[in-house]
Amino acid sequence: MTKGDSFPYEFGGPIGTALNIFFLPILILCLTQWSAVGSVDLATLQIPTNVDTLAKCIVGLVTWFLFQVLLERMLPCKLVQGTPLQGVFVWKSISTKECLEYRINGHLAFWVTFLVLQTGWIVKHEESGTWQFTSFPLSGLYDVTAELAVGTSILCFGLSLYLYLSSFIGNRRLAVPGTSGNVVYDFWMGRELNPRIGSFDWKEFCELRPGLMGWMILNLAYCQKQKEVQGYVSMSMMLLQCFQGLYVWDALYQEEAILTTMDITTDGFGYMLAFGDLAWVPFTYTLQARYLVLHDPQLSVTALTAILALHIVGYVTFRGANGQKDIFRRNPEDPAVAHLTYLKTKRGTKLLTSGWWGMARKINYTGDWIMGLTWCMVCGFNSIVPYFYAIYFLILLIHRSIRDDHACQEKYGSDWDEYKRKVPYRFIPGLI
Ligand SMILES: NC(=O)C1=CN([C@@H]2O[C@H](COP(=O)(O)OP(=O)(O)OC[C@H]3O[C@@H](n4cnc5c(N)ncnc54)[C@H](OP(=O)(O)O)[C@@H]3O)[C@@H](O)[C@H]2O)C=CC1
Ligand SMILES: CC(C)=CCC[C@@H](C)[C@H]1CC=C2C3=C(CC[C@@]21C)[C@@]1(C)CC[C@H](O)C(C)(C)[C@@H]1CC3
Repeated sequence: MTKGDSFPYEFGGPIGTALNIFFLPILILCLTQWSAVGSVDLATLQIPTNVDTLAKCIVGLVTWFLFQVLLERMLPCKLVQGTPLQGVFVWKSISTKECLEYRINGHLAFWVTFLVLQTGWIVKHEESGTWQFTSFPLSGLYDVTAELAVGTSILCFGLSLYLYLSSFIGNRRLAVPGTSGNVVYDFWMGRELNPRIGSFDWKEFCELRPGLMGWMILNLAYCQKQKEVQGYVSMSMMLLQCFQGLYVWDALYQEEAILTTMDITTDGFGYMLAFGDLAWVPFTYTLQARYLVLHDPQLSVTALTAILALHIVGYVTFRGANGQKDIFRRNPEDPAVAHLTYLKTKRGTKLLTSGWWGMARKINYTGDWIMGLTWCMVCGFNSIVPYFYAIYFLILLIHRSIRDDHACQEKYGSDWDEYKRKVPYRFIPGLI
């Protein structure tokens, strides 16, 4: 951007982002209630008013967050360099090719969390008077989901405020999209690129741990609840647990791959990502499991097999494409990618033009969306509510692909035009 150009606002600019900040928490509240009843009904919307329950939920949420921080700090880790940083400094508008170091132990944290959930806590058995391990009564989370969602939204607002204000202290590296000068817009986009306390990286931590694992825990809670209410766990619920469990596990197993995503390299850490990671993901990505607690679509084995097959297509595409880029960017001579063709850009980086990335420029998004669609399909076709994810995710991915296309056009100039000539399709080879 040159002096005199107006700021390239996204998300509807200051007004659009103000509306998002206000309405997204309300939308979460609506969705948690609609998914329980299985229909869209504004009239029955209830705002949690029990302050005592809300306070207990906030204490529980903070404990959960701190438990994940403890795991991140204490568990053995691999130290990995991120990509060369973009962004600008507060006091000098130059960007150096510095890289940050990340503590990679998310996969271990995942299994430790799972083990702790299974083992539970030690409680005194009332009749025998002995101390025994008792697993956590997760199903209770079903009844307080609305309070948890409100509590999380309050905490996210507080965290974003802290991140916004602290970005003015000292010589911080700012994310270009969050430096418009408009308070509301920058609060949403995030001013600082990689806010840290010592080696603790807020953005990388929040993107992968409390929210993603919180999603898994809410899913397990809803599964337990279904067993209590219906007396059995439905085939749809089992398949959904496997699909989404795999997605969460995959993200943590491939933790290093997150370092090359737009969120880490380009966007600041503000309300959009703090709320997105910590509130939006656990409370809206669990809508299908919440719906299934009281609704069993009783899909036939043929239908479930077809959904499973479609899910495999989605997963292979998503993992194949993301993995191929990750390996190639780390070591282009790796035997797994050495045969692939690429375009060498004037910037020095290489863009793959064959393999998964030769089929379509955002084939990884296509695979991800197909998976998301199968999560909705296991809920049958009686209600639109579980399909919220497929609709929202389609909008998010189209918008995200446009943002990334603009960013790459800026970064690569004529090389990007050449790349687009070589790989003309965006999502579906031969079609769009
Ligand atoms: N479940 C969810 O809610 C969400 C999931 N996702 C998923 O996250 C994953 C990562 O997404 P995201 O970070 O948006 O995008 P990408 O992983 O597609 O990363 C985009 C960047 O990759 C580089 N790149 C683009 N084309 C090529 C190429 N041909 N060869 C090599 N490098 C290339 C460019 O960066 P450069 O060249 O500068 O390195 C570009 O900016 C996706 O699978 C997406 O589906 C994303 C959002 C939400
Ligand atoms: C409505 C709103 C505030 C949206 C904000 C968007 C965020 C919810 C998403 C932006 C990018 C994300 C990614 C994942 C989760 C959703 C958010 C935070 C991700 C961690 C999911 C797991 C994947 O394997 C992933 C690691 C590739 C992915 C990265 C991007």
